[in-house]
Amino acid sequence: MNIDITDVTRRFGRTRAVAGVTMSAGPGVLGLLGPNGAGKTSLLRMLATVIPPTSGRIRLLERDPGVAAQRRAIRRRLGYVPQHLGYYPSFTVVEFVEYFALLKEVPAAQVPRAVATAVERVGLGDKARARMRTLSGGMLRRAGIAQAIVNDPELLLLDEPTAGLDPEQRVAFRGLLRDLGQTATVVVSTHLVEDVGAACAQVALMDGGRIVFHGTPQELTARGEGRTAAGDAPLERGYSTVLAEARS
Ligand SMILES: Nc1ncnc2c1ncn2[C@@H]1O[C@H](COP(=O)(O)OP(=O)(O)OP(=O)(O)O)[C@@H](O)[C@H]1O
Repeated sequence: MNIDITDVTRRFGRTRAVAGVTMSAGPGVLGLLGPNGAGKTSLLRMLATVIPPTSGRIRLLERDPGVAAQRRAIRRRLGYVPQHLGYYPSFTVVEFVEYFALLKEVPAAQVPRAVATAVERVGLGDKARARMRTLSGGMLRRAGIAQAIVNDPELLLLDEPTAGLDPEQRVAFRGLLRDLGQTATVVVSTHLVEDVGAACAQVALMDGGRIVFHGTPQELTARGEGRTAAGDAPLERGYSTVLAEARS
């Protein structure tokens, strides 16, 4: 299993952002849904080895991220798109993606090709030489996705990657997700149920730091059938039903 976590918690002072999560995931796309503050970002940051858990056991790509040498091996094979992307405004798109390729220790001889492929895959080929400060919000999102996939990651974590993308780009991006999910474990947090329906084989729903549902999108939809739960789409009604039951 590429992700194997047991009873993981993460506290920030008195807040328990993640409250005892156990889950495992192999290759494929897993959608992570949940209301604001549910703990999605905190969980993704632990899976990205950005923050350690307060307690519990995390194994990623059959390694222990708590051990420095193993953490480094995980990071070489990991891609992460954080919610807020930091970048040097004067870097070009190519320089930005190249910088991450070097951080991830992609062999120097492979870097130019890996960068060009990643930039093309997110549809930024015609902006490759543009400076980051001149990109639109949606283009910046795509540059963020390019840096995450430049090392052909086996574990790819994306925090609301479709926020700010126009409909055409969202459709293209879901295709890319399905593609990547053929070989990699992809976890994508999103507020858009269309992303889940179109791109994810599995969906986990978080609330109050816990996973209150884990199954297929069809199973989540089925939970809302015949219910009066709020939602315009069948999947949204499943989502609302599960949340209402978890809170009752
Ligand atoms: N660095 C931090 N310091 C203090 N509290 C934090 C920190 N990060 C997250 N929290 C708290 O932990 C809880 C979970 O936050 P998190 O960002 O993980 O949720 P989320 O599901 O990603 O939300 P959203 O959908 O709004 O992005 C919230 O109560 C939040 O205020």
